[in-house]
Amino acid sequence: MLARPATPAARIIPAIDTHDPARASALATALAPHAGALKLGLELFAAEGPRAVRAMAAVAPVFLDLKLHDIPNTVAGAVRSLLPLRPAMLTLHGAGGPAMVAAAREAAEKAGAARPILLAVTVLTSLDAATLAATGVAGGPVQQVLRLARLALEAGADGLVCSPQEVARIRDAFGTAPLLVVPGVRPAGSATADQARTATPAEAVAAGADWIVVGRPITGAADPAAAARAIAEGLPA
Ligand SMILES: O=C(O)c1cc(=O)[nH]c(=O)n1[C@@H]1O[C@H](COP(=O)(O)O)[C@@H](O)[C@H]1O
Repeated sequence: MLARPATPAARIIPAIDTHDPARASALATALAPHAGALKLGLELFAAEGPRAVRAMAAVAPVFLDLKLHDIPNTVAGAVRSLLPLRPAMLTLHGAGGPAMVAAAREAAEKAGAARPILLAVTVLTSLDAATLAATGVAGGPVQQVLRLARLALEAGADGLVCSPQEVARIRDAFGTAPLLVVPGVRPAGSATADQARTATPAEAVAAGADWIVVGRPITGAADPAAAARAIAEGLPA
């Protein structure tokens, strides 16, 4: 399994969100030296499928973010189908419930020591308290994140995806063991765009994030590698 990051740069996971394999390849090559892993998500996977994962895995560990969310049998089958691509990290929605997480873990075990880190997505960082309440979840994002975190960790998830605003509460409740991968990260002055629960890279790491996921503030910069380096320089050692 991918080790916890040992340097500030290794904490950074750029999100390579594009449908264009040539652009993905250029970004991957430019950013791999300044990152701990590269995130390949639904946009590129929908356009290019497994070959995009193989291409990215040739330059860096791949965080394959497909946010699996289905009945346990289907999710277990999807995990089995993804294992030959050797992702370093894989996401599933914690809201799928503990049986789904347990089925994913059992399927992932087939890869032995090379199995991906399984991350349960808690409450999407694009949801604010009012929108979450409108979906029928009472009590606010922190309570829901903690509720889903407990279920997922007890069912076999290695870690969680959450916003920077819940990281400290998760560390208080569950200690240092869960791997925490944190999107919704915005360097000071960056546009929040569709992200609702945000903080700066340094705030996320100071609160206890292991990795931070940063997409547009890096990929939208004139010099993405320089943007990634600047973020690393601002992180606590
Ligand atoms: O699982 C994720 O990585 C994820 C979970 C979440 O709650 N919020 C979230 O933004 N992400 C991903 O993190 C990346 C954030 O991208 P930027 O908003 O451009 O920094 C995107 O690729 C999202 O798919």
